[in-house]
Amino acid sequence: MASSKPLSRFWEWGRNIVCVGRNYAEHAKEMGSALPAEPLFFLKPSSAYVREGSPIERPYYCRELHHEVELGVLIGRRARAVPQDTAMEHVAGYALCLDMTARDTQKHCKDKGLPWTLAKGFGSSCPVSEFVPKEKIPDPHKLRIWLKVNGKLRQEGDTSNMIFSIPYLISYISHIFTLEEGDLILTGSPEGVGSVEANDEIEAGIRDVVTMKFKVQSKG
Ligand SMILES: CC(=O)CC(=O)C(=O)O
Ligand SMILES: [Mg+2]
Repeated sequence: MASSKPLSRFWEWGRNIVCVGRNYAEHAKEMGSALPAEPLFFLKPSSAYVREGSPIERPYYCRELHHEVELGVLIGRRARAVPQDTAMEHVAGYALCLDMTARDTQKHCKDKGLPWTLAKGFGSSCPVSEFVPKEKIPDPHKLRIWLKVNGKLRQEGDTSNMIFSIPYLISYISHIFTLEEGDLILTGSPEGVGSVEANDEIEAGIRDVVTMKFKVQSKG
């Protein structure tokens, strides 16, 4: 197990952000997407991280900025082609994360067969909560995650509804590229995604574990 010192250093700086898409059937349905036979995933740059106290900035080209609340899994020990049954040994802990998405841009990219980088990888597209050590969460597949905008509940989901479990995701990704200490996996959004506007306040939490708040700002 990694010591907590280098881990907090990586958490502060942020490393690779690996995002899983369509991992909840109801969210795939609301997006009009088919269920994946294997995990679908994409990357955000480490500069997408934003911590509480700093705003979420809407990119200048985006007219429809969406929230997606997701459980984040922080890797504590390098994982290269690991089997499912030992995959959880590579987890240091968890965080609540937002996969902020320029939905109009994503639609354009999907229509044109272009990558999703503009839609998903802009600066401040990955707000994160405090780090939660894994000892505080005995079963990450039994968590209620929720999100409110200006006090109104928009998303509430249960991690038991993930299509691909956390060990499956770690094993699958680690057979494609090595997961390093400090990498973060966003495990996909439950249903209820929707738009936010400048000056909106997003509050989100993992029930009984952690909450976080962010303000939305317009960049352009
Ligand atoms: C449709 C999406 O944007 C995929 C995604 O990010 C998800 O969480 O699902
Ligand atoms: Mg997402």
